[in-house]
Amino acid sequence: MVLSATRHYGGPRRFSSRIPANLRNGNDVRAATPLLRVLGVLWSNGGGSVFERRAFFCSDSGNGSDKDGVAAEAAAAENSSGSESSDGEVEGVESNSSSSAIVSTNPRPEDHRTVIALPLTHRPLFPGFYMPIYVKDRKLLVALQENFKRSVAYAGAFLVKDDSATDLSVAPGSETVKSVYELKGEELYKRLHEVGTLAQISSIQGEHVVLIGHRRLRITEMVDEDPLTVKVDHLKDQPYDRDDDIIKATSFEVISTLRDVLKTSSLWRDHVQTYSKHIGDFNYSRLADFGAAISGANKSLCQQVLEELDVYKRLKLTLELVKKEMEISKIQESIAKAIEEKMSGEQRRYLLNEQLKAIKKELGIETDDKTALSAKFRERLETNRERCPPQILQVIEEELTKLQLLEASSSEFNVTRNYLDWLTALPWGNYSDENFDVNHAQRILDEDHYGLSDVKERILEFIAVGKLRGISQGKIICLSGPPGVGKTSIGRSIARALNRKFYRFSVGGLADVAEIKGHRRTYIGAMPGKMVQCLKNVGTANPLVLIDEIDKLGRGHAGDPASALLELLDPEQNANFLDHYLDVPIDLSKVLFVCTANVVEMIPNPLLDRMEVIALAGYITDEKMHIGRDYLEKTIREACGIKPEQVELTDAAILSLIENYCREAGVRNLQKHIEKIYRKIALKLVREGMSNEPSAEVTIQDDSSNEHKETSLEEKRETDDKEQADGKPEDVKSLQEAVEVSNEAEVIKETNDASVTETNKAFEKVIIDVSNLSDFVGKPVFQADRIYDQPPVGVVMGLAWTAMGGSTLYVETTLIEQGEGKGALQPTGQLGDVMKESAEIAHTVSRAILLEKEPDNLFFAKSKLHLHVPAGATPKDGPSAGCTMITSMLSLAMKRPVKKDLAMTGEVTLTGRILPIGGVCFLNSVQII
Ligand SMILES: Nc1ncnc2c1ncn2[C@@H]1O[C@H](COP(=O)(O)OP(=O)(O)OP(=O)(O)O)[C@@H](O)[C@H]1O
Repeated sequence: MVLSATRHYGGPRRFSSRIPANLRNGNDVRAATPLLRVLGVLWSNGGGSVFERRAFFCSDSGNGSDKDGVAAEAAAAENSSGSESSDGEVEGVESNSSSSAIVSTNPRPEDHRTVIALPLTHRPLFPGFYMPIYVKDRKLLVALQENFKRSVAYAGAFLVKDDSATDLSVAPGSETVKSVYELKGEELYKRLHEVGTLAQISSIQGEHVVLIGHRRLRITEMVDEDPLTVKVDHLKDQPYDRDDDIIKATSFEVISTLRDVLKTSSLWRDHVQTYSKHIGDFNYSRLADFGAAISGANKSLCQQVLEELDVYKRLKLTLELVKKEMEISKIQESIAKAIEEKMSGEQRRYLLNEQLKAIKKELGIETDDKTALSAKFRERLETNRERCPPQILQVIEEELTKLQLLEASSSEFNVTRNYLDWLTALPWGNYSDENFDVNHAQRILDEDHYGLSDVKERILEFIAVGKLRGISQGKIICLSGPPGVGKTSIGRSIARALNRKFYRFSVGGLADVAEIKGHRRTYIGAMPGKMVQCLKNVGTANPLVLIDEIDKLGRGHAGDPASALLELLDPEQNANFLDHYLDVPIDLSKVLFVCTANVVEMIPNPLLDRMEVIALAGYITDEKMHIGRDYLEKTIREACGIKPEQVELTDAAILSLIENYCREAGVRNLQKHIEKIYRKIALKLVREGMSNEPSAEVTIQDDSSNEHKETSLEEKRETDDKEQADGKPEDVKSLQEAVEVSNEAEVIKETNDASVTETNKAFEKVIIDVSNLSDFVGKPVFQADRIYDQPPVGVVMGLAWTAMGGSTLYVETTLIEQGEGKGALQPTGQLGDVMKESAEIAHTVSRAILLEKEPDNLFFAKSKLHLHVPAGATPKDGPSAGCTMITSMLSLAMKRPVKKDLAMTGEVTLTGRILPIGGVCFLNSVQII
């Protein structure tokens, strides 16, 4: 015997999906009860290989006109009337006003004492349900067909018990485990549950047989083995009281649970809704069967319900099953909800990601969107595509293609992206329009700097050549001089005059060639050199580049920075300057290079060779006065936000600053001191809260300068009187203020308290004079160099060069002792070797000169001399003190003092010739005596 039944755990399916066509329209078989005729439960096929079974409730079409197939036969066989019997079997005949064909069967027990036993493997058949089965066993099928042909055919449907020796899932023929489908006769008989269902054979199509459950049966004995035929008892439900409250309550609970399931599971909705409508038409026994049949409980639990003849107990069992179903459907709901939430979370994330991408694309920072990146680079390129050299365009195109092929997360991608970023950001062929107007340039240079005529002249020459040629050529100008003489600032002015962009970088201490020529792209964090950075920064290909402190270039641990600079600066080479990072030639020939250095001698020779050195020697006091007054003070005052009428820095104060505070070649220190003064004034004005309107002219005093204050007040009175006498309109307010000021000043005079004066609100215009200069900048740093008003014999003033510019110093010679053969010299004053030699030479030359001038004077031959250069703590060296020493010795020997306003410098040869000294003055012979 080969029977199979499978069930889909997912519960009941809609009626129409897989049941035979003749059942699908709902007219084929009419349910026997008012309730069940409108419900259907389908147990779908889980893929059974041999036998397939479905169970469902009978359904009423409403008009009953279809009488074809099994339905017609069933209709013909049914009893035409009936009512719900207390045993709950399917026997009622529904009389419906709108329905004339009503299906009903009510097999009499005595007609069906012996039935063919149909083994069901997956679920028992409940009274009132359809169940399609699939019969593979030929003999059984033939027997059923014969019965079916003769009259309304019935059989007994019994569930097969589980047994470890057999496996329902194993197909016939399996050798290891015996399949239930191979069971026959006695063997099968033993495996059947005793209680089953009397099943009407509704239709047979091929191997498909549809059963309708009618009433419970119990097997009593086996009659035939093949096909298995058994004797049965027809079972009835135990009698019960329909009005029993507990039964009622239990059944209501079953119904309400079914309704809850309905709320959570849409699959149940149709069935339970229909069921609820007909709730009054059925008995409790049927409700229990219905609940069990549609639940997803396993077959043994369903079999328990089937075997239970006590209706109350059966209802309780069913309640358990539907409650469980309820729990399952709740779990199902929560699972569905969780998945839905997850889905919606993912959807949200996806949406946000897309938005983020769009925003990044808009801002041009999209990293993985290669197309956006390429578009950005192309857009940059588009602006000066015509001016860009073809070989650069080609490299850019190649790199763009490469970028498309690379994985966005790869390191190579980032290298290429950065490279393209630099390549496309450079101002290829983009030159600023140069201004060749010489007058304009002259005006700007004069505006920014006082003096420096050499430098200005050279710049104007450069512009003139550019004007005649039509293009300016890159040149290297080197401005050399002490600190603070305006080398850097003049570079800035030149750029302004020429209308070129200005870029400054200092090479002081630079030891890495990569700073100039860039790193190779393969290194992590590789960067192009300073020159490429400069071009990107300024955005034009012809800027003015100021290379500061070129004399302080480092030695270099990897490569020689001087040689790298050479390639950068040399006009012969820099038309094709190759940066390691960029790896494409850049034309720097249009760049104007200006270098600055403090000491020209320290500039590497090959570099110096290519430069045009312009020396800025430093400023004399007069120049410094001009610079201080007209340039520095003005800019500093503006920078401090102070108005000219609020402050007066007298010439004497500036002079004092230059002479006693800032002895230097340049003006940087002077600038710092003026800044210091103005900062103090600013603070004072803010403290007094009168930074805007001037009211009276008063100087700031300390104890020692009361006298000056008196004078100022006197002057104030005088001026006011004078103004009145001149017939000027009388300014009452200022007069009043003047009176107030004078009163207050007198009080101050009495108390002699400077602090009171400072906090006085009426004080506005601040005058800085020599007398109060120390209040702002402290005590003077330098004292007067003049030790002698009139130098005695043997003392001469010399000129010295220092890193800060120049200074004066005395050379003194005295006689130690006299006598025959003494002619010796003892030099002191921290003199270096060169200076000691100079002293020796000076001694010899002096002797020779004296011999020539006064042959009788044997001073040098008989005297032991001591030569000293004061400020002995300061080391001194250099040959240029030679002439000063000679003069000093001759003055002593000839007993003639030197002019007091004379100072000198210059190297002397052994024969008495004075060598020229760099750029100061020439003394052609010793004419000083
Ligand atoms: N002739 C001048 N006229 C007006 N201002 C000047 C003049 N010379 C120098 N200055 C001012 O002096 C200040 C210092 O100048 P700058 O920094 O250019 O000196 P530098 O020679 O480059 O010094 P360093 O060698 O230390 O770099 C600047 O504010 C500059 O404006």
